Amino acid sequence: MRILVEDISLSIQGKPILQDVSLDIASGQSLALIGPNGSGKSTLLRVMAGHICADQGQVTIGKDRLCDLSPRNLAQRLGFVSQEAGTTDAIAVEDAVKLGRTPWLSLLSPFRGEDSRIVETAMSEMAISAYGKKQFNTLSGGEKQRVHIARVLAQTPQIFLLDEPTNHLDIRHQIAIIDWVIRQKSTVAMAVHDLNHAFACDRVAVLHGGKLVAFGEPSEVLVPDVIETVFQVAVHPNFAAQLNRPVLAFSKSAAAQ
Ligand SMILES: Nc1ncnc2c1ncn2[C@@H]1O[C@H](COP(=O)(O)OP(=O)(O)OP(=O)(O)O)[C@@H](O)[C@H]1O
Repeated sequence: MRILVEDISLSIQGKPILQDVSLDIASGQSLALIGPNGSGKSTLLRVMAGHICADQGQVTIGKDRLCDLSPRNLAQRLGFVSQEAGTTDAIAVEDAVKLGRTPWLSLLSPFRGEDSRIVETAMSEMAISAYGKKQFNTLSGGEKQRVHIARVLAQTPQIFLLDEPTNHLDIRHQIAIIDWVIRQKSTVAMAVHDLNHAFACDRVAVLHGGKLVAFGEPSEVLVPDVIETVFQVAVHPNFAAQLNRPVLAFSKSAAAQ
């Protein structure tokens, strides 16, 4: 499902946070959203998820404007893993993942075998099947992160919005998430800090001071000129034959020394 972001602007307490941001993510494409701390990545994802309203502009999901969709309808189409996702409630892991099915359930359509199968698949995909009976609040940060992603997988949306999904994860699980993004047939937009992970996506968008300063294929955007200007570091690309793409290393910018 396509997600179209048109001319989004948002100020908070008089401070511009997003300024005229437009993005077009085709159905089935993946987008990496990168930018320095405070550049507006989480805010943009929250606007795209309908969690906060922009002052100007609109977001269209498929053929419908976000603001025309009911919360239930929106949750059937779009799943969001936010950075602050969390609960201190005593809840078993499998029950937390089952919550992902909520938008599809009703009195006439209770939790069925098919829902159980979807929940099991989501837990298996995030390698948390062994923790099903454990209490969520006893898990490590990385395990909790995988439960949040499994809950959104169980939601079976056509659009996934993920705010730093590799946060807290060890390198094996980071690679597993990136591999999952590559295999997705759904549309994915994810904020990432590891610029090497951004190479896995079809498109990369760069936010700087709330403005979109670059948008295109990874090979066009993840280049020293762009990254050095935006992040104020020196970039050293090395071609990794095994990955068939550059791997970026970084050092302090000469200008900052
Ligand atoms: N509720 C709020 N009230 C005031 N300022 C806010 C609020 N939410 C976000 N901001 C400000 O908006 C700017 C963008 O924040 P945002 O969290 O979107 O950035 P980010 O690119 O996701 O940052 P990070 O990489 O550190 O996660 C920051 O300056 C932040 O302080």
